[in-house]
Amino acid sequence: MPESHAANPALLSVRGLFFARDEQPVFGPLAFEVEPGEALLVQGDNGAGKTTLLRVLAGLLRADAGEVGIAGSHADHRARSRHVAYLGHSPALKADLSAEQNLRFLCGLHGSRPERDISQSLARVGLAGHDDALARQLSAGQKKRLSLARLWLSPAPLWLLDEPYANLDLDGIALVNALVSEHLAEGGAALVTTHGAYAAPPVRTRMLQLSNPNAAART
Ligand SMILES: Nc1ncnc2c1ncn2[C@@H]1O[C@H](COP(=O)(O)OP(=O)(O)OP(=O)(O)O)[C@@H](O)[C@H]1O
Repeated sequence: MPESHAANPALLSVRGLFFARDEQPVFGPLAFEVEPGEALLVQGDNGAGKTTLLRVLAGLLRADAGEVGIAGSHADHRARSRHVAYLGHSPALKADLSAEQNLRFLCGLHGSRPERDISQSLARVGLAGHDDALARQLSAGQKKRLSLARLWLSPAPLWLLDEPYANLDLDGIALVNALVSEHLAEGGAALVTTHGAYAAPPVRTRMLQLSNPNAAART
């Protein structure tokens, strides 16, 4: 088990987090905590700021104000990337590398759990036998499954999942829920964005509702 799964009550703690674009507020100030074993479902309409929030928490965007603590300590950009696994809208895959090469590259970049290996991860997400398939030859759902394999290999205790159900069939939706449930049972935590109630992890879940006051004016 990764060391960060251990002691502290709140895996993620957010205080006064505020983000604006062109001086227009997108979200916040927000304050919430996510404990080990907990999933926070982030809901909101198109443009409400869900992706922006996850990108800020992943350290990919800088907030205008506020603090983010991970496992009890202030997390700067770099520290955050070690503790956090981010599954974005589009899969971060290299088109001309195989499924196996993509996972090897990502594990080299972000680390991996020593007790798990790449072929196990492909089997876990229903891609057994696809080791040598190039990423560009995979369907959208298969690409999402490959990203889920990466997640399963990740040592990060905090998962940030942006629309993890997109492009997945029913079996894939059940797979996401199973992976999240297992992760939480091991003391991890997850933030999951979704537009509605069509899918959600069947686990201890709280809700964070976002609404961007500028969204209507911009659409
Ligand atoms: N790269 C960008 N440059 C400028 N504005 C952006 C950019 N990305 C997002 N926005 C704006 O920021 C606001 C929040 O966008 P965000 O993608 O976080 O919303 P969301 O809740 O994830 O939406 P969706 O449900 O459609 O995925 C929107 O008004 C959007 O137009």
